[in-house]
Amino acid sequence: MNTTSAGPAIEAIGLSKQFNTVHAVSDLSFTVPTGSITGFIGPNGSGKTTTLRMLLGLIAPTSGSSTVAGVPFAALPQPARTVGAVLDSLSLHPNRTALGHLLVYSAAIGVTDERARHVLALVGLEQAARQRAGTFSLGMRQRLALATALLGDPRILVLDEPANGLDPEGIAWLRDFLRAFAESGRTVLVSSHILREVEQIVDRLVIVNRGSLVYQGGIEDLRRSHSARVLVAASDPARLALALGAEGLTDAQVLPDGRLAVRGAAEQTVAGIAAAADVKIFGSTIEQVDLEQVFLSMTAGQYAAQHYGPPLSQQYGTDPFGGPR
Ligand SMILES: Nc1ncnc2c1ncn2[C@@H]1O[C@H](COP(=O)(O)OP(=O)(O)OP(=O)(O)O)[C@@H](O)[C@H]1O
Repeated sequence: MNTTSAGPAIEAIGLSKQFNTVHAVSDLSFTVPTGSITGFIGPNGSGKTTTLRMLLGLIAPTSGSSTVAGVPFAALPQPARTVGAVLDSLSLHPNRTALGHLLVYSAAIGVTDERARHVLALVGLEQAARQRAGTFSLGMRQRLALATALLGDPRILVLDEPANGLDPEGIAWLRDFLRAFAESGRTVLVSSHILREVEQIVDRLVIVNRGSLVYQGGIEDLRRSHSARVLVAASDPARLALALGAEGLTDAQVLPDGRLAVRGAAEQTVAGIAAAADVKIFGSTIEQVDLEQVFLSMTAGQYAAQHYGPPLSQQYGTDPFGGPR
C-alpha cells in the first residue's frame, strides 16, 4: 500500500440519494485509501451502483458530497487521466474491432494510438485487436471495458461488479491484474454483491446494506473481530459445558456431531477446565471464520449466490500501467 500520499483516493461524506420514495443511499460516509484495493460490498439493490454514479459525477446526490483525488469529481481538470471507471456493460458496435473501439475513445480523451495498443496488451487482448466486438465472449467484453478505463493512465480505477459473468480463471486473472495495479501505488474501488468473489482481491472493505454503511476497515480486522470458536471433542460435553459456565464461559453449544463449540476462550483454557472437571478431551480445533457468513449476518441474508483468467503479463516491468500516452 502506498503511504506517501496524504489524502484518500476517494471519500464519500454523508452521501444520500432518494429516487421518489426509494432511499437508495442514506448518509453514507467512507474513505478509499490511496494504494488500497477496497471492496464495496452489499446485497443486490443495496445502493452500490448509485453510490459509484454519485462519486463519478453521473448523478447528483440528494445530500452529502464526495471527492476523488481530493476534489469533487466535477473539479477534476482531466477526469479520464485521474479515474477510470467500468460501470455498465460496455456498449460496443458489433462490427468495430477491439482496437477500433479503443481508438475512438483514445481520440476523445487525447491519448495516442500507441496507448490504445498498450492497454489492449495490458488486458491480454492483443491477439484480438482486429477481431470484431460482436464475436466477443462476456469475459473479453469485460477486459475491453477495463482497457477502455485504463486509456487515460488513471491513478484510480472504479469497477462495478467486474467479476460478474467471469469464470474462475477470469476472476484469478482479474485478481492478479488489480493487485499489480495497486502495487504500482494506484487505487482500486471494486464493487460486488458476493464477498467471496473479491475476498482474495481486496485488502479493505466497505460493506453497505439498504444504502447504509455497516462496516469499513481492513479485511483481516473483520476476520479478527469475529472471534473463532474452539471445537472440542470431549468424553462428557454436557459436564464440560457446566464446568465452563461456572468459570463464566457461558457461550458453549453442543454441535450435531457431538463436539462442544466454545466461544471466548483459548484452547488451553478449555483443556484446563476440562481436566479440573475430570472430562477427557480427545481433540480440539479452532473454527475458521467464514467471512461470507459474517457478511450474511451483517446484511440480514439479503443475498444471492453466484460466481471468475491468465495472470497479468510481467513483460511491462514494474509499472506496466504507465507506458505510452
Ligand atoms: N434511476 C433510478 N430510479 C429509481 N430507483 C432507482 C434508480 N436507480 C436505482 N434505484 C433503486 O435504488 C436502489 C439501489 O439500487 P442500486 O442499483 O444502486 O443497488 P446495487 O447495490 O448497485 O444493486 P445491484 O447489485 O443489483 O446492481 C434499488 O432499490 C433500486 O431499485
